[in-house]
Amino acid sequence: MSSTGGEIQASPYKALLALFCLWILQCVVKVIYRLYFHPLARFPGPKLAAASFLYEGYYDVIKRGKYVHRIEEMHGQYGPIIRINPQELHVYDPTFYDSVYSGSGKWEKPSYHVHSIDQGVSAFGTVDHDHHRLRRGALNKFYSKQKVNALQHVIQNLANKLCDKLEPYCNTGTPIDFEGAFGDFTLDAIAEYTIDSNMGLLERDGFDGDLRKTFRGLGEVGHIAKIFPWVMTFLNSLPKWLLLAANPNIKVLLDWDDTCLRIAHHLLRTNPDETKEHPTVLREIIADPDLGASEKTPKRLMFEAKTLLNAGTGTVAWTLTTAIWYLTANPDIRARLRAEILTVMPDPRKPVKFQELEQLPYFTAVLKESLRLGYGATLRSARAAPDRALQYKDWTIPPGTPVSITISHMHHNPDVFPDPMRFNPERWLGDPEERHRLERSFVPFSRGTRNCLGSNLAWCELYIMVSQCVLRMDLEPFETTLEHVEMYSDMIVSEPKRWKEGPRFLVKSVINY
Ligand code: HEM
Repeated sequence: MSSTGGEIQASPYKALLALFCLWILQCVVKVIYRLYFHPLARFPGPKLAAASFLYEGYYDVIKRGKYVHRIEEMHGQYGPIIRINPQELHVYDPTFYDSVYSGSGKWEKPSYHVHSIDQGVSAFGTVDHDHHRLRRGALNKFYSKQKVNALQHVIQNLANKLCDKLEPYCNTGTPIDFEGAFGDFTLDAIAEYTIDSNMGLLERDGFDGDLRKTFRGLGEVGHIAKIFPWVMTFLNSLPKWLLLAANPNIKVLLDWDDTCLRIAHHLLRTNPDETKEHPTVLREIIADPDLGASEKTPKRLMFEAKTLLNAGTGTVAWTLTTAIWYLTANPDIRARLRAEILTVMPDPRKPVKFQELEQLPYFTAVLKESLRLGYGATLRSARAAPDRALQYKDWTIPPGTPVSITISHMHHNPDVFPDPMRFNPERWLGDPEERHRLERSFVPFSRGTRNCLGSNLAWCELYIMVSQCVLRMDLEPFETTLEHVEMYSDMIVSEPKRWKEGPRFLVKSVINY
């Protein structure tokens, strides 16, 4: 009797054990295939990286965003082209950048890259080349230089508002979290510009670093989801209250969902003529004859808007914070910049158009150094040519293989940028041939079909905000060092070693005109 009961009880365990053994066998077969029979098997690199995504996961999840540094070490060991995970090749060679991040031919993004950040509904998250071109086409018009020029008063008003809010802190000894302050400015700007909705962050009291935590939190989830793609689907299926209980820092993002969805529903119900005076990117999409009905659902509009808010906030805020750190740490650079800006804008209360500011060579050089060492986005983003092989030196890269070149590797390359970690605007003031040589390796906005949509807007925000800060006040770092600014980890955005405290500054004096 008891032995029969034992057999009955043992059978589910046996079934589980059999399933487990099958799973192990399947893993072993997969690893053997990846190491010896996969089209990338002949490419150099550590066997562990070729065998499993867990290798990348160890550096990015356990060691927090350090694969970017490990990849650089691996290049030192294995050469300029290496296999960095079972599916992807990485190249350390600036001369190959334009062959991968190119504007001609079809280019796709690997799904494990985009789905770690996006559900594949926005232009940014679209894997397929043709589908991306369609979605991107509807957005391009809105972020053209012409459009940014026409709407720059929006940016100017918000930059003034931020400086007006900062001035009363003069000589109070209150340290200000500038990444938080610039995050309020950039989010208000992108929201007003993109969805014509006033987030009103600059109107609330104080400045806090919520957005810093939010974006770094996104980086954490993104790294996990790259290794375990089901994590994103699982998280998206959870109710909002549970997500908030697990991570209160993402409240901002969840609020964006609600706001963007509400605006999408409203615009879909509104007569287009009513919004003519206040064009928004969602209205452009709704009115675009090339996009079918499935591209204009409230959910897709919400995702597109949310991605734009996401992409346009932390990137610019961090570049501005980087600029302010290097300017306060180098008073000579700041003094020279201030003198140059005063030649075209003697009174910051009477701002000039940013087209005049971008003609200033030293100002442009300062911003280029801020972008070179701030990156805006540090994520490694691969491209795959679905329909043709690529050739790198003697290596033929099979069609459909994701290939990446990391922006920070390009910007730190000592052959192009000697003493690369030094903030040195002078390097951009050489003869045209030298400048051209540097430009070729300067890729903060990436290049090609999937380059940054918002680069014109970003430049406009950088010129306007930095000119206002430099002309209107003297700032001093507060318990802030290079360790609060310099890239230490890749959390999709740059993360310094001491990121939790954030770079803080005191307003030492307000300059009157
Ligand atoms: C300093 C500021 C910024 C930097 C350094 C930056 C950098 C980048 C980079 C490197 C990419 C390529 C990402 C990839 O390869 O997957 C990108 C894409 C993108 N950026 Fe920016 N960005 C900045 C500001 C903005 C702003 C203000 C917007 C607002 C519209 C924006 C919107 C986007 C979008 C929508 C994409 C995806 C484009 C596509 O896949 O077609 N960015 N950005």
